[in-house]
Amino acid sequence: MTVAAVVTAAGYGTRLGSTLPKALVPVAGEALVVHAVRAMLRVASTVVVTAPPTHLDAFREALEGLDVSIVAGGETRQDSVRAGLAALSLAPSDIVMVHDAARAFQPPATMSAVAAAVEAGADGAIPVVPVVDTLVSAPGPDGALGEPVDRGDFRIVQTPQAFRADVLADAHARGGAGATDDASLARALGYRVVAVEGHEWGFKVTHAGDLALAEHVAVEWT
Ligand SMILES: Nc1ccn([C@@H]2O[C@H](COP(=O)(O)OP(=O)(O)OP(=O)(O)O)[C@@H](O)[C@H]2O)c(=O)n1
Ligand SMILES: C[C@](O)(CO)[C@H](O)COP(=O)(O)O
Repeated sequence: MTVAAVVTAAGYGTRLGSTLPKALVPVAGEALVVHAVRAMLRVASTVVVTAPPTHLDAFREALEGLDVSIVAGGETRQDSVRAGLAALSLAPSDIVMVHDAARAFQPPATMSAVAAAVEAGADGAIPVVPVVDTLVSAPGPDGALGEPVDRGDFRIVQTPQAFRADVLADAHARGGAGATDDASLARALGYRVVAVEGHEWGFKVTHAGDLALAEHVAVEWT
């Protein structure tokens, strides 16, 4: 089984509020993208990283010594995934994963699990975790509390998301704009995307407070 990966790292992380692009922000002494790529190289034989066009040299420096290609990402995550896919040479039946550098501490076991689900016959596979909080619908304009929603009906989506290469290429060729992840594109076209168990360490560094958790997890992570 050939497994390749695109690690998306071309976002600037506006919600994080750092002067550096988010993937270059150090956690436990190394950039987030380095943690993410090192884990991915345990599972994928070819890895392409999308970087902000303004910071290609900084990414080359950060990733020096790791066996990856670096390409300029696009305006949106979808554009970046397409740029990463264009840099890979894939057979239709190969497996390709798309992973956020911002989810730098997703354990390799989760990566292997999504790849294995595709190898077993799914068109795509993504890690999900249960919702741990009580949920309600958004309040109305008057601020009145929305209806309670059964949290058991929902899951939180993580990465890496794995696909047969022809499926992901088709999803990005024909999929609409606005999807926040690759699975939504594939599913909208009728492909069978399955859910596998994600991991709490697969959380996304989005806001500044997430960095404290990342520092903690980085110490535990092996
Ligand atoms: N044009 C983009 C936008 C995002 N990403 C990557 O997609 C992942 C998930 O995106 P998100 O966490 O939403 O990152 P940002 O877009 O950087 O964050 P923000 O929305 O706060 O600016 C990140 O690893 C990010 O680097 C990308 O490769 N190209
Ligand atoms: C693919 C993804 O990680 C799904 O959670 C995606 O990057 C999410 O981006 P978001 O818009 O910040 O949820």
